[in-house]
Amino acid sequence: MGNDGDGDVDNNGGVQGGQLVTPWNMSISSGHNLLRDPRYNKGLAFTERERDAHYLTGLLPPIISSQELQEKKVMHILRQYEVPLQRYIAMIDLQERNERLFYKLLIDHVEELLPIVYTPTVGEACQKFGSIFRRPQGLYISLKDKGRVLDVLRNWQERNIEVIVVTDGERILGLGDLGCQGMGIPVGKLSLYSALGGVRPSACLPITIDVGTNNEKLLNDEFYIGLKQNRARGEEYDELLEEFMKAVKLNYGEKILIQFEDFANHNAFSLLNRYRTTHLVFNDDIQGTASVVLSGLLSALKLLGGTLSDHTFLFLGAGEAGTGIAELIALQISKKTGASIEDARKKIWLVDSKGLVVSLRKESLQHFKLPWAHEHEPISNLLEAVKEIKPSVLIGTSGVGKQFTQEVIEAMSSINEKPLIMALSNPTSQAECTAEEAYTWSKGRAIFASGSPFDPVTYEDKVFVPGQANNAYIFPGFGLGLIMCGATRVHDDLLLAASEGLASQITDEDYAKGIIFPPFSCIRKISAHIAASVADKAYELGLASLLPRPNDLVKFSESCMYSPIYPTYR
Ligand SMILES: NC(=O)C1=CN([C@@H]2O[C@H](COP(=O)(O)OP(=O)(O)OC[C@H]3O[C@@H](n4cnc5c(N)ncnc54)[C@H](OP(=O)(O)O)[C@@H]3O)[C@@H](O)[C@H]2O)C=CC1
Ligand SMILES: CC(=O)C(=O)O
Ligand SMILES: [Mg+2]
Repeated sequence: MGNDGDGDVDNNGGVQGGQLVTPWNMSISSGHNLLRDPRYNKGLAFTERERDAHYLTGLLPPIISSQELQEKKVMHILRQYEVPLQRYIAMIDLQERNERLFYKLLIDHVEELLPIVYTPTVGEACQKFGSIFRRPQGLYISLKDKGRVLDVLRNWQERNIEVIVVTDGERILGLGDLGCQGMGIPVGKLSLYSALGGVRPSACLPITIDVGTNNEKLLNDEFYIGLKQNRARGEEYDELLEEFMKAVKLNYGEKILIQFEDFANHNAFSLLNRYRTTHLVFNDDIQGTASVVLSGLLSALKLLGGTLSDHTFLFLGAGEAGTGIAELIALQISKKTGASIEDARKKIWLVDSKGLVVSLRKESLQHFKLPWAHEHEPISNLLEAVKEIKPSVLIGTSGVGKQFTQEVIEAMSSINEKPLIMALSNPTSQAECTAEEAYTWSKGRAIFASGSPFDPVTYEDKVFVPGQANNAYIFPGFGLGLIMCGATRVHDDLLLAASEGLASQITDEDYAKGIIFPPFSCIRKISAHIAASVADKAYELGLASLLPRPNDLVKFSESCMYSPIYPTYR
């Protein structure tokens, strides 16, 4: 068999002729086991001395390769695959074979490889996760584990976990309910924690909570890897999540960071509200996204002029991302101008699937939309809303592609000299418009950013470089900041600090190119600054437990970062 994940019979047949077999292994990594251990394996880079000392002689061909040469070779192979999913599979294989080489590659080629291990390709990987499943890369906790979640956590091979990314798979990017196959998201996010934020890979734990799926296609897919039942709701769901949250704290202590990811909004807001005062938790879709978008807006002000409170914001999509961003903008306006949060919210409008969120709809609105239900006549579509509200900033968080039509972008351009357009929905297929559409329809006047990456666009001989407004800029540095100062709780001011930390990393050269997010190629430096900014605020608020406070927090954050350079073995 080609891998360990393709059946429930092991390579030796598991039960051989009715005889029970004990799986056993050696505990010290040397020889064949060392080559099979992704954390310690260096492949052809083991030196003569290491080969002698660790019983590797003869197990490898005679050549000794540097890590740089290995990197060059893997990039050469990856670039030969034309299909992005093949590259994704090759990267996962590398991660499982040689972890340090995987991270070295990801760090050194971040702009090329991010679209493979993250959005958009990770979306396709989740859709096909059952078929491409090779080895488990995270922990699966299902309804069947109710009553023994702590035991399941204890099955994980690592003890010193610092960060968990957990999903229940119900809102995977803009692709909807992918059930247990959503595991690709925590795995991808945690790869970025290590590559972009420098958190040790062994301190990262991806978890998927499987409460079933309502995705009929998956339920009828013979290769689906999750529970084949409809989603548990209400008490049954809440009890499993409660047991999980308690077990995590029992097993890993008070300061374990839990990042909620890609839950549907009917659970996301309530989970965050329930656990924000008892655990170190944050919801990346609500809070991480808000922080990255606020940072982009602060940077855009340098190009647009004025202050945040001079602008009018219109969102397409009033869910986790939309209301999360809206609330952080209002908070920042309120802090900077001294206006009440209610007044600050008045410059922000949201459209959902039923039209503009207005007070006449109050009776039927979900609780997280209520603060945005301003006095206004109902408006049923986006184009009318743009014409009526006259926003200077248009932000797409609907999860539905192609909603920023030519008419919408033209309307934005007739109202604004430089319309700011953010098409945040992922993956690329769900983007509200493409970079090319934004620049062409605005006749080269839009400032544009999107959730998934787009290539630069040439319009009338000028090259436009779109920004990537993705929470990947924030959560790795944000998490590092929390971990390195021993933060006990997440406070909204820490999100504001992260926004400012990110905005501070844009250079005049970037602004000259119209860029509102710094290049991902500098992300380790950016993350160190975000981490320092977050930790600084945590110390100020009395939320940091690592004492005394390091003097130079940027240097301290850099010193905490994992390096993928091969160590020398004794
Ligand atoms: N760039 C980034 O970093 C991030 C991007 N995202 C992306 O944002 C998207 C939304 O995520 P999230 O907010 O969590 O999802 P939610 O499900 O919480 O919210 C989606 C919102 O969009 C509205 N909507 C759906 N269809 C339409 C439509 N045709 N017209 C107008 N509104 C519509 C929904 O309306 P209703 O309430 O009426 O159902 C809802 O308010 C996803 O694609 C996700 O990938 C999310 C987080 C980070
Ligand atoms: C980026 C992200 O978190 C999302 O699209 O859900
Ligand atoms: Mg997400």
